[in-house]
Amino acid sequence: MRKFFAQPLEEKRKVRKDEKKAVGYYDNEHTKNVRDWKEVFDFVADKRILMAASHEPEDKEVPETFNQWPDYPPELRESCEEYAREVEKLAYKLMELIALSLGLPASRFSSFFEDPTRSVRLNHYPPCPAPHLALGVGRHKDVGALTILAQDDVGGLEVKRKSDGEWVRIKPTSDAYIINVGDILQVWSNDVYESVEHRVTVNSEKERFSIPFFFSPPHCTMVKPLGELTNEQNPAKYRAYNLGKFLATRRQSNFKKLDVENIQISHFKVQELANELDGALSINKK
Ligand SMILES: O=C(O)CCC(=O)C(=O)O
Ligand SMILES: [Fe+2]
Repeated sequence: MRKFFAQPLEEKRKVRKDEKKAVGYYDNEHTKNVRDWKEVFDFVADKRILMAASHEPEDKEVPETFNQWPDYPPELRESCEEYAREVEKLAYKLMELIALSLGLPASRFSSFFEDPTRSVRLNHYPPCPAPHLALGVGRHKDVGALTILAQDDVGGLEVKRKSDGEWVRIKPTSDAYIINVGDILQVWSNDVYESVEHRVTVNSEKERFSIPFFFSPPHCTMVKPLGELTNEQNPAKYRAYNLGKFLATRRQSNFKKLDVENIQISHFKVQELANELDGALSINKK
């Protein structure tokens, strides 16, 4: 990983990802329309990548793309593939434990993960001359079900504490992973689990590396609260949404700066809809 990122930009750009090629090298990502101080290399643990071509509901096209492996270092592909195979086992185990913690059978989530989306990102955050003016990754929540994150000993990841909105530093612990709950698990569990907001700060001296493994159901999944966790007293807090279309909408903002906030699961919250409707009705009444 270090060897790959240490190469000149022209070399890395030979495996560049763009609006057609879903994975590869990328050094111009935006989080919430602000450019991140990082470069990344993305790959998936599958032979092919299926992604909705666009966010348009009528567009049923799901083109295939493939991993792009660099020539150098030659061992990168093998190491990445082996890493993904091993971490995946942990992801399945964690989903079983989460199901049990919700009072459900351990296998409750297995049908969602028969053909999962497993994508891995190699993150490189170079030292930044003005660390107070930039973020390695702007504040965001992960969109998948679970993220299993490996980080080196430099530090920089911060999580937003809900009680007071303060950013709390996650100290690196050697040989330990950080597990992030993602948006999908928040919706499935009807808010029992909450997707955590996080960001990455940078520093002026040390570069930092991290490797998140993102675990999600396939793109065609309709994400909605599990029936067993909702009833009349505790109704579903979200409307169902199509994962592929959600991600395609989000992806638009990765490549360009948009004027609008990008799509969030809160847009599917039933309560928000009710509030919006209330607002609209009261405006009409005036
Ligand atoms: O580098 C990190 O610690 C976290 C990166 C991250 O949040 C992401 O890539 O989604
Ligand atoms: Fe993240």
